[in-house]
Amino acid sequence: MTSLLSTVRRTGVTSTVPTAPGALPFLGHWHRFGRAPHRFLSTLSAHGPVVRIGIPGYRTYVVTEPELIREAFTGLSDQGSMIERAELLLGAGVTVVSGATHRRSRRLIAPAFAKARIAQYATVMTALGQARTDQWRDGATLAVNEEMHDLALRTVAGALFSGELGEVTARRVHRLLPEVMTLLARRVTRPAWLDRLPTRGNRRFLELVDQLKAATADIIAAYRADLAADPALDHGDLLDTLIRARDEDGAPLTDKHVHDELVNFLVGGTEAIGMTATWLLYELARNPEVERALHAELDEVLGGRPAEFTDLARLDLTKRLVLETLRRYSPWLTVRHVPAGYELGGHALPEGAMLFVCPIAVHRDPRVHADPDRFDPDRWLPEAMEGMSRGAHIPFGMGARQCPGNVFALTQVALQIATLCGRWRLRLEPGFTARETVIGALVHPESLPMRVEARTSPRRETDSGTAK
Ligand code: HEM
Repeated sequence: MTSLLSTVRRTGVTSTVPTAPGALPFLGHWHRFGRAPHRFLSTLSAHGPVVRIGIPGYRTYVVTEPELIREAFTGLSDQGSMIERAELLLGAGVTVVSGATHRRSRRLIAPAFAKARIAQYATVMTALGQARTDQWRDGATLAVNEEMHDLALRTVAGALFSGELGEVTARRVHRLLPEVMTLLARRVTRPAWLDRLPTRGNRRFLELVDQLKAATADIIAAYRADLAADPALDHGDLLDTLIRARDEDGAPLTDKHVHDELVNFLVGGTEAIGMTATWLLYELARNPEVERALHAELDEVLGGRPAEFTDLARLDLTKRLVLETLRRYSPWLTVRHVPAGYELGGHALPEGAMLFVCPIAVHRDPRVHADPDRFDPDRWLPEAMEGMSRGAHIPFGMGARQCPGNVFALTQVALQIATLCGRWRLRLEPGFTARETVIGALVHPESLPMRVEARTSPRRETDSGTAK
């Protein structure tokens, strides 16, 4: 049995990092971490602000206390070996690179997420949210997790590439991405030597990566040709911004770099947006008072029409609902690499170790958020947030690696939820409770069947005499 306390030396003093109980010889905590990592990581704050856990092949510490989380996120920026193992798919994209190369990549992609650009992507978000509301039928039962995943993928792909060729590319990517992401999640959390075996899963992964490259190659070539023919032509999408990006010396991104960043956005964005919308609809159905308040806001602001970018300023409750959903159902893991001589909370941590922060564990910790199981958007009213540590709400991480797609994601979920809920109400079967399961970096419901019911908004009734 691993000893309960692992001792580390601090300059001059000796301080101890507690080790989580229940480690097994050789396996460490893998038997608990591998099965339900967010549940295991949620138990750790009881053992201290920094806790050591045993994962074969890695030296791992978990930070559980918001102020130390803030300190770790703002002081450290590299992610280390776990993410480097995703390089086959993510290439030299912003998620994988480190140090000065990472800072350069962040500068190059920043214009793609500027406010004016988000306002342009919002037209795609609104249009696809509206198209989805048109497809739904009163009384139908939907697999809401699949619906929201599909909508998210189409929307992120639609914001990346526009036009006819964009649609073809989005369809190709749409076919490939779910499988490639499932295989990726499996690869990075198992021992590295398994990646090199000629198994069916490994071969399939490489095939899918090649197909993704082929899908983006055609569209990148077409955009370059457009830009050469007419430098003023603006497709108004993310790909256009990447093609135009220039570094300090005026050099553009290579085709490979553009491809890598596109894949990073698709992988980083799609699943998380889809899951946020999924869980939001689930929580609305379980909290009728919150749902009523949302309907009142939507009827007042939208009166039955789809939500547009300029409506966001008045969709205050909708935005708070997104924040509250991101508290309850955020990603379960962010990672930082420990450099030489690093100290945190009075502990000297060994160089090369991995520092885990589990956002969902922090968000569900009663020491951090009172009554954490209550779904309460009022937590995000300005007066309720006074004095809250910045490390207490970290669905997008923080510091140099903070998610660059955060405003994009908040905009998309708010606009599409407002559009869907303006017109439809989703009902759970009586007594149904979603069972959480971890896939990749997120917590998914094992299944989420919900029944669609048409709503009647007061203004629609007045305008047309009948409800749609
Ligand atoms: C609800 C939706 C989303 C959530 C919860 C989310 C969450 C996160 C988190 C936790 C990180 C790691 C941050 C850290 O380590 O400090 C991250 C990084 C990243 N996200 Fe997101 N994300 C979302 C949407 C998006 C979207 C829409 C895009 C792009 C279109 C995107 C692109 C990325 C990229 C490229 C990174 C890597 C950044 C870096 O390493 O510098 N994400 N995201």
